[in-house]
Amino acid sequence: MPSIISSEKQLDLYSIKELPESHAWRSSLDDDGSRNINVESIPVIDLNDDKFAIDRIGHACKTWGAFQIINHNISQRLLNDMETCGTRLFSLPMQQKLKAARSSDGIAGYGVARISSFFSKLMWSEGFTIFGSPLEHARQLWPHNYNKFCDVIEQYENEMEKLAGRLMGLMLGSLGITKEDVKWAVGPRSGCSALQLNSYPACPDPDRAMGLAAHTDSTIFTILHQNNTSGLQVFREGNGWVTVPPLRGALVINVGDLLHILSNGLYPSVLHRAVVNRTRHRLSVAYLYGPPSGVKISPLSKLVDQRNPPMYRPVTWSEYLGTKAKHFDKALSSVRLCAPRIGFANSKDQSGVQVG
Ligand SMILES: C=C1C[C@]23C[C@@]1(O)CC[C@H]2[C@@]12CCC[C@@](C)(C(=O)O1)[C@H]2[C@@H]3C(=O)O
Ligand SMILES: O=C(O)CCC(=O)C(=O)O
Ligand SMILES: [Fe+2]
Repeated sequence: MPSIISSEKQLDLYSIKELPESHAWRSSLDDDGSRNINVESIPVIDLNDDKFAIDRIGHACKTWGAFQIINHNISQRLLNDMETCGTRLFSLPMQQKLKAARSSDGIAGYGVARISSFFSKLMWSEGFTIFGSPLEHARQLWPHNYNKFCDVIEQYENEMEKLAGRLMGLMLGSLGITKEDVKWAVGPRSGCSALQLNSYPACPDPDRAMGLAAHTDSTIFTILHQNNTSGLQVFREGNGWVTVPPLRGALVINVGDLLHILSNGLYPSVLHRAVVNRTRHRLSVAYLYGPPSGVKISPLSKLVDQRNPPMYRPVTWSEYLGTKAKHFDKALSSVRLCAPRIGFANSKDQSGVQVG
């Protein structure tokens, strides 16, 4: 299988003692304001009480585009098992990981972030994407011992699928929409999904490096588990980059571009990034929740009228992923039909994306 990773691009970040120029994003004198730790952070929402949660979720989606959830029914044991799988995978020797490298035309496998091609500097991270069965890649990674990995992935995906269905219901509820208004969102296997494992090794010069550059997710929403090391930051107009503190057992929900489209811009997708750390290895696992293949996503008809015309044209998830791969931060505006509403700023189009 051809690899898109040249040995020059995929350095073994664990063994590097000094930040190479290829990974230096800014001079150590630059300050982007992200060390301002006194600002409020994204809301933490308790899912124990649906009625209470709906309003809070609606408010969080409008104002932050992100929130953390607690009491979500995903066991701490499964979160730990998933973390162990990630650690096992990324601790393999580079030559072994490259056996499961993402192919040039593929989605799944080991590699640098897909958005790397839009930047002149390389990111201080490595990733592994699971789309469909992980069996083939797991066999390449652990020829004699791949079952445990596949079992945990299967359990994690099943639990995440249930949680995503529930969250989708709550998010639609907060927009005044019932699941029955969105036929594909009802019932088991109501969406399609991918799993992204991200690894951020400890970095000798974290202030000049970038773990994962600023982006929005091409999903309806993303459910993110981070280990106990901070690094995720969301961008908020007026506050700048705000760190999302890891809370044991909590999961982070990020609004993606497809919910932005479905909600006709009422729930804007959140610009986020990951920064790195001098002493600690960071791991995150993103459940990327999207619609079933073939389903066209467009602004929900109940949210559209003469005063609020549809702002986006219909797209399937795979069409949108193709658009994102080509236009990156301009993807959302490339499917836009009309100018944003007055007072509605799409910060993603100016993006704040930092090119090295
Ligand atoms: C379904 C997908 C979303 C994603 C591209 C992908 O095909 C699989 C990896 C996803 C990911 C994870 C890290 C950040 C991101 C921008 C990237 O480079 O790969 C996202 C992509 C996305 O949301 O557009
Ligand atoms: O590692 C993180 O916290 C962010 C990961 C992320 O944004 C992604 O996988 O899309
Ligand atoms: Fe993301």
